[in-house]
Amino acid sequence: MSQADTTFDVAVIGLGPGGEYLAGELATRGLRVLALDERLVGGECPYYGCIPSKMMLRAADSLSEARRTAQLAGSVGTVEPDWSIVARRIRDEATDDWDDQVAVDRLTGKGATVVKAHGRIEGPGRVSAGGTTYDIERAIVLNTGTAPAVPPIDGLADVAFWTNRDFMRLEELPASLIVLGGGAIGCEMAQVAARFGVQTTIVEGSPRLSGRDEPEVSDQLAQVFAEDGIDVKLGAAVQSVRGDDESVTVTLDDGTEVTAERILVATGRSLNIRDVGLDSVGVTADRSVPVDDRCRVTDGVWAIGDITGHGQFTHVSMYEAAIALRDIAGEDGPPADYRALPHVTFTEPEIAGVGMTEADARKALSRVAVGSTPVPETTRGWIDEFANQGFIKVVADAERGVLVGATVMGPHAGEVIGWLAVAVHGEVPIDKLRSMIYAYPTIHRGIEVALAGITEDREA
Ligand SMILES: Cc1cc2nc3c(=O)[nH]c(=O)nc-3n(C[C@H](O)[C@H](O)[C@H](O)COP(=O)(O)OP(=O)(O)OC[C@H]3O[C@@H](n4cnc5c(N)ncnc54)[C@H](O)[C@@H]3O)c2cc1C
Ligand SMILES: NC(=O)c1ccc[n+]([C@@H]2O[C@H](COP(=O)([O-])OP(=O)(O)OC[C@H]3O[C@@H](n4cnc5c(N)ncnc54)[C@H](O)[C@@H]3O)[C@@H](O)[C@H]2O)c1
Repeated sequence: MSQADTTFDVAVIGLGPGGEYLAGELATRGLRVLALDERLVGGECPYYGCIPSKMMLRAADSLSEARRTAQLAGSVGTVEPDWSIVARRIRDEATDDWDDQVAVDRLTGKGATVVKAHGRIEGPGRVSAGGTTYDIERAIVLNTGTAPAVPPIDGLADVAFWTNRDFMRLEELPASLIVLGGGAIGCEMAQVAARFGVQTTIVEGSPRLSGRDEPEVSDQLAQVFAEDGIDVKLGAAVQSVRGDDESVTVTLDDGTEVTAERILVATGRSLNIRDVGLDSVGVTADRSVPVDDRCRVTDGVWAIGDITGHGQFTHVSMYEAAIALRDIAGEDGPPADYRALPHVTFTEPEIAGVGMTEADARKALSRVAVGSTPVPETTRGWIDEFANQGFIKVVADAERGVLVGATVMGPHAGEVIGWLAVAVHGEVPIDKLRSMIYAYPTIHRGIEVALAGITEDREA
């Protein structure tokens, strides 16, 4: 290989959604870009994350809606779930049978050099991959993402447990399933399984489902899950796991045993930062890779996506990619600002949040005001009658008279939250929000009610 073949302006190590975008954009601008991935170009989201899981949820929701038809419109006959339709859509339409050739060709077409190998920083301006060391003249960008974290539970490693990567490839569902972890993946996948007729148990170690959301979410979601037939065990400390080819048994601290055909481990993620050579550029990273508001780690090195610790979401990966892109390309633009970071969990009803929860705000601010209203009391929520559980909650900085956070649980919550994200991002005065016209009959009209009821005397 000549020196020209091993010299690049930019190396992107790990091509998650942000890295793929960044590599393509920099190549389009005429920079020599080395794009490295040891698995699939595009990362977790298109192959094992967002896209296939949302296809599953779309299918599960349609089963539920069909089951409600008898009470709303008449009979559609017996609803018979068929997982093979979902498996086919994921295999053929979403993941191309877990083949990333289209993504590789798209990047190559933009002028990047794609190498499928583990990348590692070997010191300032040097990267190794697949036995070759490259000179990188302008920027090294890390976008190495995460892998499923498997807790050190006695016996777990000895059973054939599933992670999200196995679940997205399922051609058939089991008759029964234990979902270990009631966070985003656990809640979404448990609802999918249950609606397809799998006898499902969630075993969650903390006292709440979806624990990073407002505490009100957990009780309401547990009620929805009970209607779905999901057995929810909260505050459940797992002591051990045992099993064979036929079944898995989880034993809890209080002696309770839960048995199912299979177990899905959804207990969080571990960051792919151990063997990427950060130490070779003098950086120590433990819980996340430290970055500044331009996503810079140190001279000549940037990091984006899940590893920066700003939220494990595709929209964070893409947002940070755009910031690093501007910085590397020498283009103007605002620094990173996470105050209006939104998230959506796509259960039915959806759970969406932006900015601070009430508890976050009470820790950070001297005067906090909160207002909330139940979604079934909005006219649209009442008309919907089913899958309308939830609430709209707004959290305000009472001193400045602006919203600093909000949560929406309910139908279309992932869309309604966009409205509130604008309010938090733009720091729109609450008086101005109160004087708007809210379309009737909508879920978002509940925001007007929540804003009207804002008071300072509520406790977290
Ligand atoms: C089941 C599930 C559902 C999800 N649903 C949503 C959702 O609805 N909405 C949402 O916003 N987010 C969702 N997420 C999160 C989302 O997938 C991630 O936040 C997103 O993929 C961004 O990750 P990333 O850019 O940090 O990198 P990743 O997507 O993790 O990709 C990292 C890439 O780096 C590669 N790599 C790692 N180390 C190296 C190395 N040393 N050398 C070369 N290559 C390397 C990997 O092979 C991988 O391709 C979901 C995640 C899961 C698991
Ligand atoms: N719709 C979305 O945006 C979406 C969907 C899925 C995943 N994601 C992203 O992927 C990340 C990973 O998802 P996740 O669900 O794996 O993680 P998570 O952090 O959201 O939830 C993990 C859950 O597992 C529990 N847990 C941990 N150890 C346990 C144990 N030993 N026994 C029982 N429970 C245990 C935790 O208390 C927590 O509730 C999320 O944080 C999110 O950022 C996003």
